[in-house]
Amino acid sequence: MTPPPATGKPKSSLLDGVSSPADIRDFSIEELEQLTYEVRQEMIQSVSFTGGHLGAGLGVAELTVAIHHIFDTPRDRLIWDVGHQAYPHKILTGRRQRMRTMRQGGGLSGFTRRSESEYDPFGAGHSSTSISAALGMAVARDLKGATNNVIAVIGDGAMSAGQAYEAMNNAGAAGSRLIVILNDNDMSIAPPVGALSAHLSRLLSSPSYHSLRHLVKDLAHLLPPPLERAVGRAEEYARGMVSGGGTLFEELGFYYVGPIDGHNFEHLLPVLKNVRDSEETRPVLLHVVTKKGRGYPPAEAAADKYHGVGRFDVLTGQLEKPKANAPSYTSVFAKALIAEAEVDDRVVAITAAMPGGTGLDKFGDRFPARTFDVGIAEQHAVTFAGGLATEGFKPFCAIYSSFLQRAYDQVQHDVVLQKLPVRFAIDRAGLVGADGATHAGSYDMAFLGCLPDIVIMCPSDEAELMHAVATAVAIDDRPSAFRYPRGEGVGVELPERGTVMPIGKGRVVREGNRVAILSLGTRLAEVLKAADDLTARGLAPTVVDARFMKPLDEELILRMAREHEMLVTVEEGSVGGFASHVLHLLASKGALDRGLKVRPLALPDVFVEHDAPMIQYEKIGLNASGIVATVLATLGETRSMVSA
Ligand SMILES: Cc1ncc(C[n+]2csc(CCOP(=O)(O)OP(=O)(O)O)c2C)c(N)n1
Ligand SMILES: CC(=O)[C@@H](O)[C@H](O)COP(=O)(O)O
Ligand SMILES: [Mg+2]
Repeated sequence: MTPPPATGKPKSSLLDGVSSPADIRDFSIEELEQLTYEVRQEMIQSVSFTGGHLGAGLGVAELTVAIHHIFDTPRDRLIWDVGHQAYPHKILTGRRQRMRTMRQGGGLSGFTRRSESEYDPFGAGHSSTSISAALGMAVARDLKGATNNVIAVIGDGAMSAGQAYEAMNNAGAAGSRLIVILNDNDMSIAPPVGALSAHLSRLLSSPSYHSLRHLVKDLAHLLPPPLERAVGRAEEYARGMVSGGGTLFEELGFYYVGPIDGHNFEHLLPVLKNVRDSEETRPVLLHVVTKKGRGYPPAEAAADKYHGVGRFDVLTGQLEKPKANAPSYTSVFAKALIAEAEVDDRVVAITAAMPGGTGLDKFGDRFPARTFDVGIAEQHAVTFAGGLATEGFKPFCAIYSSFLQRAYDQVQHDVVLQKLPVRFAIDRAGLVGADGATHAGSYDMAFLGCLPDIVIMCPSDEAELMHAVATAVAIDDRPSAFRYPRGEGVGVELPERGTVMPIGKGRVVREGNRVAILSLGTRLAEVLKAADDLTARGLAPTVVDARFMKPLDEELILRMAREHEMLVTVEEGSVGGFASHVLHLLASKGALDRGLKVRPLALPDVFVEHDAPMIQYEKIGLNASGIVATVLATLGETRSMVSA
């Protein structure tokens, strides 16, 4: 752990006196360094307790302190891209006391959030939105005749997404003054990919970066503290430190400054001050170099720099390993896809900067030439997969459900409309717990189910997931998708390889009467618990594992309608998904005309707040007790024994 700076002040004396950034505006460099040390310790301690995103915030501790020291936040708008690095920002902006509620029910969000603080002018969670939002605020400022600054802090990973270029392209010509700070730590979640990463590396090897570092170091030796004179010389240098053209950003109309050392206040302060006070009307891109995980050796040493962690021991950095009762759905997907790719060399896999999260890192270890990480670029990933499919390959595009939202037109226009056999492996489908509403995979069945010609599978356990993967490999005449949740399976036995399923066919897993529960996806385990409870009350329901959201098993559903007085649909998706399609079928076929009772159980039409998954399901009634209560209430039965 980096030793505290020698201020001679008690360790927690500065941060205790900071209730808002206004309190640090007159701090000296030594005090800013001391404060940064304390903020880092605070963050390490709180995340060791709550889990969450650690590495990114550690890397921007100095930058955060410097920005709040130099700029008049919240009047100056500060927007953090993704927002996962905003823990130091939250500590300094009045939320220090709530850090141990991070990502828990009723607690702080793991990302920036407008409703949480006036210091969070824009919500985030999905990447690469900050420059667009910042430009919007800058143009609004100009329309109002206001004079505040607008600062977007965006990482090198987030800078690989198309929206960042759309925004810079617009900003470069808009004529509204805007400050973009590129936080270049040469990391995404995994090491960065793409030509931009190489471009940034070239900039780091540029003479300006090294000479400013040496210049300030020399000045620090030559001139006695206070360092103002040194800072003055550095300022002078910084003012002149515009590279001689040729950076991508200057070509886009930005005034490029950098690269500078993002952990060194002697670099940061004069440059930020110059950027703040300059008369430059062009948007400014300040290129700051940082280290993800900085200041906490276990994070610095880790391959992922402790990007996202569970609870851990502060002294050793040892991560708590919660006991897993079954393999994760992600790992089963990877196992299944590897098994298929072993026997079919047309199977290829694409990820948008999430190799570890999607399990494609394992696929890539086995098939490096058939694995493509395109960076944070979901739109490109989908159409890139479409291109591969036109040439006879079997592309599996593995994207989290909520991140797939970003590529909807590419799914519809570039893939489904052309009936290209792209396979969408949709991970993190349904509620995701601590990441909350920005990351909940609530909508994929609704936004895919309305498209013609696509097969949508919703496996109910990890063995069924392997069957879905095998089936997707076999579907070579149109697009297909299969969705599965974050976390571990139910612990069923796994085959070596999946079995191809008959398209559009569900399966009756339990025969009963009066009530038929049509379950789609992994809520089946809860449905079966509910069925046991109902059976104990003398009401043994039929349970169907629908398996397919599209095409529906119309024959089976209509038979269930004919043979039961009540149908319940259960799905972990929003309104507009499975239930909507079932009801559309029943209504179209007149199956509702005889008084059939139907109760759809889905995600409620609200954004479900972050919390532990079990609590989320309890709150929305998408668990066994919710299902039982729905059936009993509908049939007019009490919760005691039902009438025969
Ligand atoms: C649209 C979208 N795709 C993927 C992600 C997942 N994700 C979160 S942070 C991250 C890496 C961001 O890298 P960078 O911007 O460099 O920030 P750093 O963590 O290095 O500070 C990714 C891929 C996301 N939040 N949003
Ligand atoms: C910040 C971000 O978007 C990712 O780190 C995301 O939180 C990962 O989610 P999982 O933890 O489900 O992989
Ligand atoms: Mg980065």
